[in-house]
Amino acid sequence: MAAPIKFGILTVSDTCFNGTKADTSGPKLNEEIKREFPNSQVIFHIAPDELPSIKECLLKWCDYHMCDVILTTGGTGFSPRDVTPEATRQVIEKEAPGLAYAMVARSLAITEMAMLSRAVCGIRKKTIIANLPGSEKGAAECFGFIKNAIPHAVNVLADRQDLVTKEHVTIQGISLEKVGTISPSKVKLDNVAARNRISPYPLVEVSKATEIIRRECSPTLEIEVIPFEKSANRILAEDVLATEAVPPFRASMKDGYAVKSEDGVGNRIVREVAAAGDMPSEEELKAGEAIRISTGAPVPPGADAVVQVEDTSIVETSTDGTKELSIEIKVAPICGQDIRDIGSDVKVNELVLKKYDRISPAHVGVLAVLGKTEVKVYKRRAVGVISTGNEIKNPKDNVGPGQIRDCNKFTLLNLLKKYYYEAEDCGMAKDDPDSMKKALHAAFSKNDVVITSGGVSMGEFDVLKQVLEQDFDAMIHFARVNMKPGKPTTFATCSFAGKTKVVFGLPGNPVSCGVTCLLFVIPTLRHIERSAVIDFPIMNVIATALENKDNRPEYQRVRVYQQSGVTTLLSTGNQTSSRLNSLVGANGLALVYNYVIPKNSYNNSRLSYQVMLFDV
Ligand SMILES: Nc1nc2c(c(=O)[nH]1)N[C@H]1C(S)=C(S)[C@@H](COP(=O)(O)OP(=O)(O)OC[C@H]3O[C@@H](n4cnc5c(N)ncnc54)[C@H](O)[C@@H]3O)O[C@H]1N2
Ligand code: MOO
Ligand SMILES: [Mg+2]
Repeated sequence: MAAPIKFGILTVSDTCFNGTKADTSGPKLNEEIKREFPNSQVIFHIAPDELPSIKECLLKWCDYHMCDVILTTGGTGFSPRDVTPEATRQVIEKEAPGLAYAMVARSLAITEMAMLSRAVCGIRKKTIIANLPGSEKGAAECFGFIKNAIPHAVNVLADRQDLVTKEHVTIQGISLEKVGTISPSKVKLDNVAARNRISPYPLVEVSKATEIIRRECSPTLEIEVIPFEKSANRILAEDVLATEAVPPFRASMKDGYAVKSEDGVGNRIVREVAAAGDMPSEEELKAGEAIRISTGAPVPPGADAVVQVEDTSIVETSTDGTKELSIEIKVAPICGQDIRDIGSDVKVNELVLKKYDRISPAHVGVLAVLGKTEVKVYKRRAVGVISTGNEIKNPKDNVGPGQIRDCNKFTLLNLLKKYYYEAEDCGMAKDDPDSMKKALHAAFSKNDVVITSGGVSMGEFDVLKQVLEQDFDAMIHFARVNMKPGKPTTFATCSFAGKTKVVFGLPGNPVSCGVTCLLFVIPTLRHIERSAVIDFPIMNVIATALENKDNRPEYQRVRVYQQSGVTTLLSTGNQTSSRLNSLVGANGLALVYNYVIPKNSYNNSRLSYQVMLFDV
């Protein structure tokens, strides 16, 4: 889920509004936006060429929907009803003439008629509004002329200092290292007055954080051979080809009689019995004969159909009445009926299991069918989990005043288990550097990936980063992410006993810890293990607007469900980072951008949300 820009596309046209003409410019702009900014969110509206209607939509999108960019298309020309620039002017607080100029200047190179544009561009609060021409071609061209400036303009308006600095650095051609955006916190606990008051770590977007993690964590190269019956949930390190056909002989699909179809209906002499497990008969079936056969038994040579017992009747029995001598076939058999041909389930040399597949229970069954008793899988990294904090107690111990029970470790261990990773409980660390160092040392001795919770924010006792840098010479790749919950999420690597160790310093708040485990840790373990599927599925769900009063994109816990055949979602309630119950019953994380439900107004807006689906 990349750093997204929220766009509004407002088509202004009487004919599109009253339905006499299809709107093609709005969809075209949407197409262009999705190509240039694949993670963007787009909302749409069609307004008539009426100033109040245009103005109402612009105000709503700026003030309530908090769009980053609104593109209008239409109503910018000389015709008497063209009033989009007038409506825009009544909404904006500052003009942005450079954008309008860029569009006119570059359009003039295409058509002289560009001089007739009266487009207005400007800013209201944190929203950029740009009037584009009404024609599909003109709108797309003009969007193309301004698109490169949009991300920087949005970052400046949103006050994303780190991204703005980065862009300035790029524009000025200075390397980021020289600017020194990351400076480790070297403050000692005995000198609290000298601590950082502003975090020295830049705030990175979730997409950037993911990119950094993927860059730092290489997929494993190590393979091991394990017994097939223990292989469930591991990642296959080989393609598995069938060495034999399934079924290996022509097998009956019914309990009944093997016959020659050309004999049609009528009486048959019952020759012998073919039961499942019997050696295939070598004797050819003759015309007028039938062989009693059971499901799964080899069909004798010469038979080309099986007739189920229900479609037959007894004609003649042995004198004691116990044996069938002849029967009547009552329904004409069709050639091939109820026979599984050799290799009809699996052919020899067929690719049955693919490298990088996660071995499912059915896969294990297929391995058994094929007699593949050992299988190559990718080795897993050992994972350890540590809880930190002076106030944190083991749930089985007495909890004194000011203390709370550890829940993060149990959520983490079980969340990992749910997604097939067994992790080691590496105990607890106190909020002091020595205790943290000891716990990390013990965890690194046995594990490659260490997950901690707590102690990563701005508190004087939040010592994880300091200990990682000073005692383990770790590289902190990021320590603040533009997300809610999970802002202080920290990711570091270090070398320990000649091996690279990966550290996820998750925030202490229980929801922040669970959500960041889902968003960052589990996909990373899958990436390291070379799983073909790394990310959780994401789907778009339209639902009643969710409120997010924070500027950070929020991963709200929701329940996605079907209602009258339509997929929608329901919030799990209070979304505060400490309320672990917001994760209980959730099966999705809906990405919600800053949106405040208007006061004294009925929340009837419906918006489309990107929802990451999971199962806890
Ligand atoms: N000055 C600032 N303060 C805070 C900021 C900030 O940017 N500036 N960020 C806030 C955010 S956002 C979060 S999230 C938390 C993260 O804090 P830490 O990772 O440092 O975690 P702690 O301070 O140790 O604990 C936070 C909270 O969670 C409880 N906790 C911790 N571990 C567990 C556990 N294993 N089981 C249950 N509960 C746990 C702890 O008692 C605290 O209540 O920082 C904000 N502060
Ligand atoms: O980001 Mo914190 O994780 O809001 O609670
Ligand atoms: Mg803290």
